[in-house]
Amino acid sequence: MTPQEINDSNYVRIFDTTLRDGEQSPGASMTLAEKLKVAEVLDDMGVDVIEAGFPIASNGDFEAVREVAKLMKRSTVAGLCRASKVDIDRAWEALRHAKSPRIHTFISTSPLHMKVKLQMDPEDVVAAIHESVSHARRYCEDVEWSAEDGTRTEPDFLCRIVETAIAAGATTINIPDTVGYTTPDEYFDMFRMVRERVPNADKAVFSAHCHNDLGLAVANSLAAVRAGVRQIECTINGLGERAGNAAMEEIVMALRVRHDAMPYETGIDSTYLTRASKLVSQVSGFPVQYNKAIVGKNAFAHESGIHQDGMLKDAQTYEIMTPESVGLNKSNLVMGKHSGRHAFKEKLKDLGYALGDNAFQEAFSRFKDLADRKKNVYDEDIVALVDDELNRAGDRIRVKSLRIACGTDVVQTADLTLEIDGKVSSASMSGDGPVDAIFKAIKKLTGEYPHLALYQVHAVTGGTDAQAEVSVRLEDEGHVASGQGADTDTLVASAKAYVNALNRLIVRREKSAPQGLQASA
Ligand SMILES: CC(=O)SCCNC(=O)CCNC(=O)[C@H](O)C(C)(C)COP(=O)(O)OP(=O)(O)OC[C@H]1O[C@@H](n2cnc3c(N)ncnc32)[C@H](O)[C@@H]1OP(=O)(O)O
Ligand SMILES: CC(C)C(=O)C(=O)O
Repeated sequence: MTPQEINDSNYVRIFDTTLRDGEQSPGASMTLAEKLKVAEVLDDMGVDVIEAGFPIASNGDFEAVREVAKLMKRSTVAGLCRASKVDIDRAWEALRHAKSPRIHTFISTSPLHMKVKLQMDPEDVVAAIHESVSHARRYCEDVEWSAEDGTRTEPDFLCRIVETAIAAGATTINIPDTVGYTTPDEYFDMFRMVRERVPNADKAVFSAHCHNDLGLAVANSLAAVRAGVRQIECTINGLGERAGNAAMEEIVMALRVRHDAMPYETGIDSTYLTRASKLVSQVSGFPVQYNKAIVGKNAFAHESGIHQDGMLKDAQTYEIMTPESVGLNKSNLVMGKHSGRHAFKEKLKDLGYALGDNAFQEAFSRFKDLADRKKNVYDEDIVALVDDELNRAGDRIRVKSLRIACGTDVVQTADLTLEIDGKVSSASMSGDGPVDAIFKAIKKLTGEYPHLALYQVHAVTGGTDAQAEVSVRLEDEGHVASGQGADTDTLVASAKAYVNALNRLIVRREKSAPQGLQASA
C-alpha cells in the first residue's frame, strides 16, 4: 500500500530525510554502504517514505538513491529534484527500481527566493510548477511537490501554487519552513488557511518539513498535524541543514506518549529509535548531545539521590516513557555525588555484591568521598572501591594518612601514618621518588623489609581523574603475597597496595611460624 492509500484519517506518515537533508549537514557525508545500512534500519522500523538523496547532485547520490530503491522492502523511496526536466529524468532513472517510488520536486515560492535566488517572475514559477509536476507524473503516480521557503510565501500566492501543483498531479503537498522561521501558531494557521481555501486540497496529503533554527522544528511539525497535515518530514537525531530538521525520535515519541492530547498514529516501531540514532551518529560522525530528548545518553539516566530513590520505588515518578519503548534495556542510575543509599545499594546488587550493614556504610561513605573527588563514578570505580574495602577487611596494618613532597626542586618525602594493631604511628622518609619514600616509611613503621617483586599501576577507567589501581607483590623467607589498592591518588593507592600485601604476607608467615608484630616507631 502506498502512503497515499492509507485510509486512517489519524495516521501520520513519517517521511525520513536523513539521507538527503540530513546529509546536507556540513561534514555529514555518508558512503553508499553507510546509507544502505541506515536505509535498512529505517525500512525495518516502519518509515513510510525514505528520501534517499538528490540524484542529479552527483553520481554518488544517484547510485545511493538507486541502490536504496532496489533494497527497500516496504518503505516508499523518494528522490529530490528541482523544477527541471533533467533533474526529474535523472531522479526517475534512479527511482524506477523501487517497489514504491516517489518523485519529489520543489521550487522556491517566497518573494525573496523567487526574485534573488531563482531570478524568476512569480508567473514563471507557476508555469514551472505545472510543467515539473506534470512531467514527474508521466513517470510516477506518487509525486510530492514542495514550496521551498513556504512559510515566507505570500498567502494568496501560496494558495494559488498549491492548487496548481495538485491540479498537475501532485499527491503530496509539502510546505516547508525552510529557514526555521515560523512558530507553532503561525504554522498551524498557514496550513488551516491553505486547506480551507484551496479548492482541490482534499486531493492531496499535506506535509510539514521544519528546520530547527529557533529550536521549534518539532513543535511546529506537531502544530501542523493538528491543522490536518498527515506527513511529517524529519531526520534521525534531527540531523540536517544548519540547526537541523525536526527529530524523528521526538515526533514519534511525542505522538505516542501524549496520545491523549494528540490522538494520531504513526507506523514507527519506536523500539528501533535508539539503534537508528546510534547508527546515524556513527556514520555521520555527529555525536548526539548528552541531554538530547529520547536518544541522548542522559535521557533515561538519573544521578540525584531523591530521583533515584523515586525511580527504584516506581519508575513513573521520573520517567514519562519506558527506556524499553525506545529500544534501551533499562534506565541508568548514574552514580555520583548526588546519589543516595537506595541507589548505591541497588548498584551494588547489580554488580553482584551483598554487603553487611557495616561494610555497606563504610563503602557508601568511601563512595561519597570518591564522588566528591571524581567527576564520573563508573561501575568499575565502585567495583575497585568495594574490592579494595573487602581486601582490607581484617588487616592489622592500615593507612591512616599520607602526605607527599615531590617535584623538581624538593627532596621526595613521604609523611606516613599507619595504624598497626590499633596503635597509631608516624614516620617521615625520603626516597628515590615518592613511591620509594612511601615504601621506606612503611618498612620503618612496621619493621618489615620484604623484597618488592612487583609494582604495577593501571587506571580503572579513562580520564585524568580515573582511579589508579595498584598491585604489589612482596616476598619474604619463601612466602609470597600480593595486594591491591585503589584511589584517585596513585600514591595513596600505592601505599594501600603495599600495606595490603604486607598484611597478607604476615598472615601467611604467621600461619607457618606465628610471631608478634611490633610497631617500630
Ligand atoms: C532547501 C533545500 O534543502 S533545497 C536542496 C538543497 N540541496 C542541494 O543543493 C544539494 C545538491 N545540489 C547540487 O549538487 C547542486 O547545487 C546542483 C547539482 C543541484 C546544481 O548545481 P549547479 O548547476 O552547479 O548550480 P548551483 O548549485 O550553483 O546553483 C543552483 C541553480 O539551480 C537553480 N535552482 C535552485 N533551486 C531550483 C529549483 N527548485 N528549481 C529550478 N531551479 C532551481 C538556481 O537558481 C541556480 O540556477 P542558475 O545556475 O541558473 O543561477
Ligand atoms: C526542498 C525542501 C523540501 C527542503 O528541504 C526545505 O525547504 O527545507
